[in-house]
Amino acid sequence: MGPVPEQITWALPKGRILEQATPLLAAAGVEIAPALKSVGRKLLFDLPTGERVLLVKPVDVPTYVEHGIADVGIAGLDTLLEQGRDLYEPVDLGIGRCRMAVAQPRETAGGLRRGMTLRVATKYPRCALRHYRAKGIQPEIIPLFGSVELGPITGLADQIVDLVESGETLRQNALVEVETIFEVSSRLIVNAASLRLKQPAISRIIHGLRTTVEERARKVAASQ
Ligand SMILES: Nc1ncnc2c1ncn2[C@@H]1O[C@H](COP(=O)(O)OP(=O)(O)OP(=O)(O)O)[C@@H](O)[C@H]1O
Ligand SMILES: O=P(O)(O)OC[C@H]1O[C@H](OP(=O)(O)OP(=O)(O)O)[C@H](O)[C@@H]1O
Repeated sequence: MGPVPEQITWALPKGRILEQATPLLAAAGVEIAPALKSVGRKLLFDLPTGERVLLVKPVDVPTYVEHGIADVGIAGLDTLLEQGRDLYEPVDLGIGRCRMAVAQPRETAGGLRRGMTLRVATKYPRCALRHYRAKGIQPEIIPLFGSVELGPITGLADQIVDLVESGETLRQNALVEVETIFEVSSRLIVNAASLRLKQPAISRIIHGLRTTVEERARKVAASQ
């Protein structure tokens, strides 16, 4: 009998991260572009090289990996810090770069309502609470699922805690960034049991992606 096959299942985030991850994965030997082209609305498919791919909402990637449905996945540090799951994060992929920041309306940048509870709209209640509590502030968190920038414009909230990349969304909605909380990039995440049980295959993935990311960083440094 030959060796037991080690099929690797990936949980990949649909959307902007997948676009940036596709060339990175290809350079590390996981070619998903042809399969993606013909996938249509299918959410699960096998690659010719044997790996299985699950396409999920970015926020759901850690769930699939923590439960061992997927062995490996790609998730933003924002999502990982918000969810606080039991996962390995062996490679910073350097994609999906943005920052978690506090912002508020331009006209209140000088000061907020004194003596009132600070109202904070966010998709990241845990990250936001940690940030304010560390400063001794106990805010009212108003959870939203998107278009968070509308919060202060409409009077729903005084501040927001959200991702900022170019700053364009803030600018177009008359908000200013008042504090950066942490820098965000996407990480390779690995299920704890898979790391032991499928060690050779997972090591190859980690090594392949590390090498690719390091090469990219060297090229960027050389071109500057
Ligand atoms: N403007 C941005 N620039 C760079 N990276 C971003 C930006 N916004 C989000 N990200 C990163 O991409 C990940 C996924 O964000 P995205 O907005 O695509 O997800 P989403 O809003 O949950 O998607 P959808 O609701 O459309 O399924 C985030 O967790 C974050 O790490
Ligand atoms: O600084 P910028 O380059 O403008 O990028 C920041 C915006 O990108 C993300 O929103 P997304 O496009 O994912 O929409 P969402 O609000 O529905 O999550 C984020 O929530 C900000 O709104």
